[in-house]
Amino acid sequence: MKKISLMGATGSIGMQTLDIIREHPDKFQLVAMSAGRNIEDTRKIINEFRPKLVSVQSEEDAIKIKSENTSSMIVLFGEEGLVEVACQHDADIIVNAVLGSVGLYPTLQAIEAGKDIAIANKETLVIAGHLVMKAAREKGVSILPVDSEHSAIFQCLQGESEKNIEKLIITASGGSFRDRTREDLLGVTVEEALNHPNWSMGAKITIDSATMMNKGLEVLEAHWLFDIPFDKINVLLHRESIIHSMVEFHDSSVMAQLGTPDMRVPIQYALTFPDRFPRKQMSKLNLADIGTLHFEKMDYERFRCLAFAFESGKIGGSMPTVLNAANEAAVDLFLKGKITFLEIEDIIEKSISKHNTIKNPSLDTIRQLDHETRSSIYSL
Ligand SMILES: NC(=O)C1=CN([C@@H]2O[C@H](COP(=O)(O)OP(=O)(O)OC[C@H]3O[C@@H](n4cnc5c(N)ncnc54)[C@H](OP(=O)(O)O)[C@@H]3O)[C@@H](O)[C@H]2O)C=CC1
Ligand SMILES: CC(=O)[C@@H](O)[C@H](O)COP(=O)(O)O
Ligand SMILES: [Mn+2]
Repeated sequence: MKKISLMGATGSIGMQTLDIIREHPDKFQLVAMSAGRNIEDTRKIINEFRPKLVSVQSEEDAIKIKSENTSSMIVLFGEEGLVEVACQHDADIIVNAVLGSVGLYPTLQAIEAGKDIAIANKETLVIAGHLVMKAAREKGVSILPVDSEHSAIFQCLQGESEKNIEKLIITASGGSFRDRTREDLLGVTVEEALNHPNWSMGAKITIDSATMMNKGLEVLEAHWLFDIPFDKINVLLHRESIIHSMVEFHDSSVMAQLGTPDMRVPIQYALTFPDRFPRKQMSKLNLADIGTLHFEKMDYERFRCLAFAFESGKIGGSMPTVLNAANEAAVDLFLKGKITFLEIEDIIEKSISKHNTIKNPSLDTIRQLDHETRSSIYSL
C-alpha cells in the first residue's frame, strides 16, 4: 500500500489523482491533503477518503472543517499547513498539484524531509529548479514528472543514457487560439481562451496554453528535470496531443510516447514508477481511427511568450522568477476581466525587460522577487 499526501487535491490534477487512488484502493491510500478555498469539494474528499491531515488556505475554513470532523483529524491552514502536508511523516510520496509559486517552499521542505515528489506544479521548477534539483540530489529524493510532456520524456529515457541525447522535442497543441492570427486575438474573451482543443485543465494553465507560456514554462521545467541545455530543447506544434513528447538520440533514433490526452496516465505512472498498473476506465489509443497526426514548425513571433521563456531561461538566475510571477499576475488579471488577452504578453515583456538579473538566487531572494513583481503589476 503506497501512502499519498496530495497538495492541491481540489484542482484538476488533484481530482484526477483521487481518481487513481479510487481506482486502486488496494494499492493507494490518501493520508493527507491540501486545498485552497474550495471547501465544498474538500468536505467531499474528507468524507470519501478520510485523510489524517487536511490543510486549507484560510484559518476560518480550517475552523469550519475542524468543527465538522472527528477530533483525531488534524486540520491546519496557510503555508504552515501546506508544509505539514508536504512533510507528512506517514506518506511514501507527495503529489504536488498546487498552482503557482506557492508550491515552492513546501516542495523544498518535503525534500528536506526525504519525501519523493510527483510534481505537476511546474512553476516551482521554473523559478527555483536549481534549488529543488540540488536539494533532491543531496537528499537522494526522486522528483517524478507528472506534466504529460515530461512524463513522456522520462518514459522515453528509461534504459537510456542522458549523455546520448541529441535533443528533446516537446510537443504543443497550440492552445485555444492556434488557428488565429495576432490581429484575430484583439477582442478574444476569457470564455474563448478557456476552450482548450484537447485537454480539460485548470483555468490558469489553459490560458498559459493559449499564450504558449505553458510551453515556455515546460521548456524551463525540462531543462531542470533532465539537466539539458536550452539549445537542445525544441518545441513542435502537434495539433492532436497524441505524441506527448519525444527524445532524439545522437544516432538519429527518435523515441516518442503516445496516448490519448488523459492526465491520469502520467499521474499514475509517477505513482507506480518503475512499475505500471492496468487502467480499468481508460480510453485506449486507436491510431487507425485517428488516421493522421499533424506537425508544424513553431512560430516564435506569433507566440511571443515562448520566446520570452527561452530568453529568460538562457539568462537564468532570477529572470525566470520574474517571468513566472509576471505571468501568474497577468493571467489572474485576464481571468478577472481586467486586462485583454494580448496585454498578458505586454506585462510579461515589461517585467522581464526592466529586471536586473541576480545570479544563483537564494530561496529568500526568489520569494521576495516573486512578491515584488506581482505587487508592481497589481498596483498598475
Ligand atoms: N491540469 C492539468 O491537466 C495540468 C496541470 N499541470 C500543472 O499542475 C498544477 C495544478 O494545475 P491544475 O490542477 O490545472 O490547477 P487548478 O487551478 O485546477 O488547481 C490548483 C490547486 O491548487 C490549490 N491552490 C491554489 N492556490 C493555492 C494557495 N494559495 N494555497 C493553497 N492551495 C492553493 C487549489 O485549491 P482550491 O481550488 O481549493 O482553491 C487547487 O487545489 C499547475 O502547476 C499546472 O501547471 C501540469 C500538467 C497538466
Ligand atoms: C496536459 C498537459 O501536460 C498540459 O501542460 C498540456 O500540455 C497543455 O497543452 P498545450 O500547452 O500543449 O496546449
Ligand atoms: Mn504539459
